Amino acid sequence: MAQEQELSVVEEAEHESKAHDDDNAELTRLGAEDDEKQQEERSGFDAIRAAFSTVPVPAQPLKQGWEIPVIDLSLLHGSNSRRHAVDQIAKACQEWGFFHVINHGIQEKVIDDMWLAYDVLFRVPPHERAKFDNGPFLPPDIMKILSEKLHSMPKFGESRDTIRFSKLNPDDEEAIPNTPHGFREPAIVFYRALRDVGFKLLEAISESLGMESEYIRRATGNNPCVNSSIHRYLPYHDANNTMGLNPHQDIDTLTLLIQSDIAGLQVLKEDRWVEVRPLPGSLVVNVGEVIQAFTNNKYQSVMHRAMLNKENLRSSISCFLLPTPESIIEPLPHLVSAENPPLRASCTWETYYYNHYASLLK
Ligand SMILES: O=C(O)CCC(=O)C(=O)O
Ligand SMILES: [Fe+2]
Repeated sequence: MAQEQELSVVEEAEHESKAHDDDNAELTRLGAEDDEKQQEERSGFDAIRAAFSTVPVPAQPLKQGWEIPVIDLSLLHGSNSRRHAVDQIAKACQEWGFFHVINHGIQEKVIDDMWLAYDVLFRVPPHERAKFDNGPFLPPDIMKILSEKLHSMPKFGESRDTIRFSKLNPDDEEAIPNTPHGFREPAIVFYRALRDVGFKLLEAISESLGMESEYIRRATGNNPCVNSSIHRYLPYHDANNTMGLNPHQDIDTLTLLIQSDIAGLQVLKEDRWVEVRPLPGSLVVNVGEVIQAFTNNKYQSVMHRAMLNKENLRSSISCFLLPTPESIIEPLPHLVSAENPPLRASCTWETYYYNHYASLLK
């Protein structure tokens, strides 16, 4: 059934791409321009990622036998078990900044359909894909400075193919592209489901901080929009020494990630890299800088990276929950004191976001 569905979607995409043959010359030219622009935007983003790697990164071998915690999300639904789950989440946020979530309630089919839709999307001609990909996360002036600086920066290997969405609102159905045909439906269902799990986690995290469960959602403007990165890491002969995604911390509120069954994601713990083993059916969740700022560093936005695999393509879909631009990013009053002063000045998310990237370009 899944295969049939894939075939019909692929046929649709092929049919659509054949329909373009008539205007071939013009489209090829436009496609090449789109492609070039996209490449420039992508390598721009990669340059930013590379700037992260100027943070000293330990070169020690992988730490064996350590695993990020696994949280059973169904425990949040029981009145007796909720407190226990909230405590587990608090411990995971404090000690790892990363955890698996199981029994999250998202049906397997919702995730399978999204993978299929992205399989198709990665195969459509560049001009179609350019329409879909609504660009980098960067503020426009940062993008401009970056493309100027890029010329003097080293070139990075093409080890990864990434599609990005920014400010995707799964409730604004018409705004979600439907090219290739059939993309919109699974995307709406998938991103709503992921966002809702994210919201449940934000509620639990708020409670773990002694606040009412709505606290973080309200403080981030109840933002319905998410950003998303869909990565395909290509197999590479020298995989052990090549990164698909440089070490970085996520700047958002909370990240939810689905990875294929090939390992590659690693997180930093006590100066050692620890592999996040694929756990079938799990979501990988990590604390973003916004929660780190709200908690005055009690909860950590932890450095992570993605390695390549020698034989296999690895894929991941990240969904980033974000504050609205006017949300104030500052520590909770009860988490600061004379002994524990605020670690950063309070500002809006818009300013935080801008300064974050601007500082990397200095
Ligand atoms: O591909 C992965 O496992 C990690 C992706 C990631 O960290 C990101 O997109 O920010
Ligand atoms: Fe990340």
